[in-house]
Amino acid sequence: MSHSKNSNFHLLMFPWFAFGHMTPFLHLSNRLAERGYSSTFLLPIKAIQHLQHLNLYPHLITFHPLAVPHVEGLPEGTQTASDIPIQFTSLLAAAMDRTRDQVERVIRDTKPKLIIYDAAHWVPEITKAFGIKAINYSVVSAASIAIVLVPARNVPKDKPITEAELLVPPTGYPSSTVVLRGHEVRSLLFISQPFGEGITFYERIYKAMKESDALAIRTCNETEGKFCEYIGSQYGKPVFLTGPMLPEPPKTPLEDRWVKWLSGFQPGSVVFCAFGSQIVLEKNQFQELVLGLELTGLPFLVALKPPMGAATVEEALPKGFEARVKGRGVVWGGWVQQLMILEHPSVGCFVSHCGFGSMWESLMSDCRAVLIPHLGDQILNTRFMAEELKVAVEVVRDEKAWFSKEDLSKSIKSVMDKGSEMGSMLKENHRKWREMLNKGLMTSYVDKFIQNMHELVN
Ligand SMILES: O=c1ccn([C@@H]2O[C@H](COP(=O)(O)OP(=O)(O)O[C@H]3OC[C@@H](O)[C@H](O)[C@H]3O)[C@@H](O)[C@H]2O)c(=O)[nH]1
Repeated sequence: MSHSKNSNFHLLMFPWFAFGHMTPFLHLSNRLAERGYSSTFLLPIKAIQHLQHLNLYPHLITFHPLAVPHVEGLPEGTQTASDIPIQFTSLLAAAMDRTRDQVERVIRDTKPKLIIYDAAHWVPEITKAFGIKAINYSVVSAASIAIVLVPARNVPKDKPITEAELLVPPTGYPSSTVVLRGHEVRSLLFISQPFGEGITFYERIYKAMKESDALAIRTCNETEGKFCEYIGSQYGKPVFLTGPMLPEPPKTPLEDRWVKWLSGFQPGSVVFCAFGSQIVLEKNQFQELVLGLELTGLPFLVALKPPMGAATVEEALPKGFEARVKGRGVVWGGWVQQLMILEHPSVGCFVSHCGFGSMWESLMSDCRAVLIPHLGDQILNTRFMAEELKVAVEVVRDEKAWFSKEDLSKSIKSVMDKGSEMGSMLKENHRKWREMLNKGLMTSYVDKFIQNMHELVN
């Protein structure tokens, strides 16, 4: 499709003020710009400088700065979720709500054909008045929406939801395995807590979805079709899928130090472990993790933040550990290029927390997957990978959420040992999924999404 053909179709993008939301919205803008669609992208002023380099079509994607108003109690200068500890997020939502006048002005000035938004539940009130369509775009897995954010969930209006209530999936929920068990539901209690002034998280997202003209989800039919169907039927809305909206692979090559280190090992023999951008382990669990890797006898590279109370990873390592694993194990306290490491021929196993990004990177890679999830959506992603797709193993945790070095080592060995039945089964399933979820399929999702947008506005 040529640029000129789509130049009348202007979009407005308005993601929640957190990088985990702004970034996939921007990937979507990029994919649409690739086909000639222009967009105005609403962002807190400070976020613009961080995202500029990800705007691949600056002549078509215009960043529009929003001044984030100060809300009492919110630390001075807060603009995005990464500026604040999690307990302040409700105040940031209140601040987002107070940008409504600015958003309305942009709509009046730019006259978009449609708006793609997520957490600002009041967007449809504006779009209805202007006769513009609004698509609510969820950037987390469909399963994590389907289990908590549907009308059948019946969140009590006048009191907080309980763990017992959360343990029961909503009526009609389409899976008996992609569920939270026991203490795991605690990470969902937040849904009935305030998220903005006078509104809970559940009420906000429910309204944002219910009042939209269509729902969009960052997933594929092949993997999460039944969850998407369920969400659509719960809300009585069309559901458009964008595919996982992964970033373009970076053009910078893997750092030399890792190229050198990794090339000292046999193909497929190294275990790589990383837990995303947020997780900080308790010190004793951090030690158990590295000891578990030591126990496997395999070469390993761990990239984790220093655990709680430690300034560096080195000071938190168990006694004698460094000397014992010298030459075959590295624990690194900084950022590494995960995608490139997963692609390195020496790397054969990925131990991850199964955050949304890591889940897809793991699925698309050739590495065996061992999963240790920490929070709600990571746990659901893990169950999905281990029990629905059957491409990964989940490390056992006890009732106190503790995993032992023995169990970790056992899980890694069960997928890495040559001749392991479990390993061969997962490998074969993984191969099938990797082949199916290819680049062509991802492109077809963008094409279909564009068709859906056109049908919606016509
Ligand atoms: O050292 C690192 C660590 C991570 N990464 C990259 O950082 C990204 C991490 O994203 P993930 O979605 O996996 O994990 P995060 O924990 O950062 O995400 C957060 O948002 C997505 C949710 O599913 C998670 O629950 C939440 O924690 C991946 O693309 C990964 O390749 C690195 O490149 N290097």
